[in-house]
Amino acid sequence: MKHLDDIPSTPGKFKPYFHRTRWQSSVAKLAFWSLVFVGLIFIFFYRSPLVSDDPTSTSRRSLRTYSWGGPAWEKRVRSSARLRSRRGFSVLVTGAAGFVGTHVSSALKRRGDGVLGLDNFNDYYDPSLKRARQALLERSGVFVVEGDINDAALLKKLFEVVPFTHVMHLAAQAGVRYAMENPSSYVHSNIAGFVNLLEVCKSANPQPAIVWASSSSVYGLNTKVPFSEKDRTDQPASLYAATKKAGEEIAHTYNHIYGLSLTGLRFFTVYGPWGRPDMAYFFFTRDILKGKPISIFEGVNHGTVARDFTYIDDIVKGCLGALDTAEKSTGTGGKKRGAAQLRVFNLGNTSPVPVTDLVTILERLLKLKAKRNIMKLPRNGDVPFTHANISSAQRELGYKPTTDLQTGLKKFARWYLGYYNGGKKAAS
Ligand SMILES: O=C(O)[C@H]1O[C@H](OP(=O)(O)OP(=O)(O)OC[C@H]2O[C@@H](n3ccc(=O)[nH]c3=O)[C@H](O)[C@@H]2O)[C@H](O)[C@@H](O)[C@@H]1O
Repeated sequence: MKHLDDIPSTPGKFKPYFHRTRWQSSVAKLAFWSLVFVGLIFIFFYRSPLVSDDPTSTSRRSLRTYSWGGPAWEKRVRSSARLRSRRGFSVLVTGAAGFVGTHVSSALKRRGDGVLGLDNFNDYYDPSLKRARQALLERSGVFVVEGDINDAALLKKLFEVVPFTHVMHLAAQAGVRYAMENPSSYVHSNIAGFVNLLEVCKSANPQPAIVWASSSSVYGLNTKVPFSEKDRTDQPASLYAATKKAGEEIAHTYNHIYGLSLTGLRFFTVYGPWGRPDMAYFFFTRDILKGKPISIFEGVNHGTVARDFTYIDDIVKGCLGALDTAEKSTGTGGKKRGAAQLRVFNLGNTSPVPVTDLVTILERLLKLKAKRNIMKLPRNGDVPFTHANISSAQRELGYKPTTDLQTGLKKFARWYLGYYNGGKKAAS
């Protein structure tokens, strides 16, 4: 019963002598527990939210380090942003590997503008789709820098290398419903990131003119249709909408203090080839092809839920129209020299379509019956309908949408079936 001797006779008191082997075993134990302790600390930090595998983690996104800089990198940046026509622009497109970003970047490049893309390739949805879009852009001569709009050093560097005449700011945390799952990602991209970008733009010499993506969701609980830019936008129904509305107010401030030329575009449910897999038309297509049921929302008293779905090519024309009519910013050295342009436009299709009709069109195109699961519109930020009044964009940007939902979805379905190998390789 030797081991009983090791226990202090009085709690808290230790025997004043050590047996040699006992002392050695204590050192070994100490070393062992120190190792365990250090190991736990390592595991804790390694697995902590800062570097977690949780796809919803914004901290991980913001702390991801991107490699940029160096003469070869600067050469690529300069060459991508070089204009091919004398009257062209040099445009920094943020969110270039995104849905709208890819289409706008290639349209600008096609007409001879210099385009440099920026994207953080986050994993809000399948990053391989973003990589495929990037490959498409690279083939047409657009370099997409991998980085975050919150990275001030990177943005400053880009403006040092290229005196951009315009910024097409499309990088954002999109999606109405996801805002309940990961609210901080909206603040990170749509507010902090936007402010960071504006800070760099205000100090750039020359200051660029900025066109950026707002959203139809700013109309929130507004019931007056069609939605006009003059209508109230102080009742957002989701945090996503609130961050876009905040963006519009932030734009006002930077225009007012620093003379930045700012144009906000309120996009209405943009769809089309290379679209976003988190949007209903996209995952409905995937699920219909897989034979999986889809949830179709309905309003109060079986009311129709409808959207003013707008085809990507029409949106691209609106974006180019906004860039073409954007006046120069008026500040220098971070100081305003005169009044600058501040605009906001609806870019919609002007003909809302019920979601049930969207599904019927998809059924016809895919030659498959959807397993429809009708359910009440959840209280997750969705609004029952959207409908754009576009007279202002028509007048000032020459914006005129020409694609109806049937035609646009046909183009989308053709792309989807081709891209996902006839639907065999389903979108995730
Ligand atoms: O126009 C906009 O401002 C917004 O358009 C879309 O938002 P949303 O119109 O809600 O587009 P979807 O998420 O694709 O939903 C389309 C329609 O399908 C409905 N829906 C959605 C999901 C679902 O499972 N079932 C369903 O019936 C929605 O209620 C909505 O009426 C985008 O996701 C936003 O990023 C964008 O800013």
